[in-house]
Amino acid sequence: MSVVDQAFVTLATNDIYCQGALVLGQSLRSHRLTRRLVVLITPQVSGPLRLLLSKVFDEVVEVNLMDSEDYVHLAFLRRPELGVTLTKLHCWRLTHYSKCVFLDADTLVLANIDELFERGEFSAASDPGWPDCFNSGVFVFQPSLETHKRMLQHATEYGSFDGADQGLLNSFFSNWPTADIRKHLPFIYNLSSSSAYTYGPAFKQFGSSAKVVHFLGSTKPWNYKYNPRTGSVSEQSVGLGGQHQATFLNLWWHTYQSSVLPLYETLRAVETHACPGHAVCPSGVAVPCANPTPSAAEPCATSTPSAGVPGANPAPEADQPCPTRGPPEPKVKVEETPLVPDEGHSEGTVGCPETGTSPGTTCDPLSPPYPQFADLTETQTASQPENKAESGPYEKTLDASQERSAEFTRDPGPQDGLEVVPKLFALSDGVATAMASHLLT
Ligand SMILES: O=c1ccn([C@@H]2O[C@H](COP(=O)(O)OP(=O)(O)O[C@H]3O[C@H](CO)[C@@H](O)[C@H](O)[C@H]3O)[C@@H](O)[C@H]2O)c(=O)[nH]1
Ligand SMILES: [Mn+2]
Repeated sequence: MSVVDQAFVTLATNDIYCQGALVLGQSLRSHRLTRRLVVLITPQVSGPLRLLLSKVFDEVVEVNLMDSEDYVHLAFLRRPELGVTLTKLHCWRLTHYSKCVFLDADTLVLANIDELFERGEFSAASDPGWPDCFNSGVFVFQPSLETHKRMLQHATEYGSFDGADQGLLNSFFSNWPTADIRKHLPFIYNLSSSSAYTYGPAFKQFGSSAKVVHFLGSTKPWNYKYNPRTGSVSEQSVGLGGQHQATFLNLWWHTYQSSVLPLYETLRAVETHACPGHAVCPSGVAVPCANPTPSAAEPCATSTPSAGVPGANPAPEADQPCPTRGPPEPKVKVEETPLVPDEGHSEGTVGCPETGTSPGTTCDPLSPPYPQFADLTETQTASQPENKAESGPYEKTLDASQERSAEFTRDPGPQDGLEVVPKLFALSDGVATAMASHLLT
């Protein structure tokens, strides 16, 4: 039974967190998904990642904090790290859904969790660090523009005691600790992956019932080294987390390897088909620029794999034009209120209004080149993951004429949990390549 007015929602503001969102999406799909899948993204997310997201998520919704007049008045926007967490609040604008469950992109679903939709707003589990506060990585909410507006007002007046969304939401829903026990989700719906270490006996007793594991904290699954041959993250990198944490990390990586990497392969196949023998299809990347609709004359120097990055196909010359053929971009929505799909668009994916030529025509140096998986193919499963492509050709949901928002803004500085990201990018200029580099050979 499919419920179309309810959704699971996540957020990814950059290509790294997209890897987490893809794993989360596939983990939801593999446990009898009955609700819609929505991912909120910001303009920083690259074209290829949007395409991949559109294969897993029913809706890829672009939100842009800087586009809204409401936000420019928020005093705390001067604190860049809060931009990301404000983005999470956009989920209240998904008013075409009557109820949603938000899940952080660093969560992994281990079982069907449809019963969460029986809970009311605002339901969440205790934060393991301070149980009188809830953790904002998993919560049940009811989209409402009114609530969204009140939240922003609250933010303007009181700020956030932790400088992020969790502090803000806890002070907004301040009666959560005492008002209604039914709004306290059991810990099994937001099991901190490190709790196994901090309270071993409880984990032993209840851990097998866990339904959602949350890799909260500064080190995310994609920061670990994983060996596809042994199917485990390296013991060294797990460190104090112990065996239970390693089990969850292995599961995350297994999902990544079996259900996300093959999506890259299908993308490569599409690209090859789209430009047979085309010299400027570097390893299959045809949409590497920050601007998704570059003109043929625009240089694309930084958008192609850099020299020295190994690739199956040769990288084009630096001054070659961006390829004009290739997979179109997924349609995304950019206007601010409310986040309702346009009529007449293909199922599940909302349309993007024509906004004219974006001034952001420079190529994004962080745009991933096509991932290099030459050394991984042995370990990948041959079967394709269950994904949205099965319900129809995904080209239907894409629109080559899609333009980005005129205001092209970079993500705020790295969050604590992203400290290693610059290092990843230093290894190569592609996220997937960076991910591949975490696979031990
Ligand atoms: O650069 C970023 C950072 C975060 N996110 C999204 O925001 C979520 C929260 O960030 P995360 O790194 O997962 O934070 P946690 O380590 O889980 O830390 C805690 O504190 C955060 C800030 O209050 C809350 O958002 C989390 O739910 C809470 O678990 C992520 O999962 C993503 O969905 C991005 O898309 N890009
Ligand atoms: Mn999290």
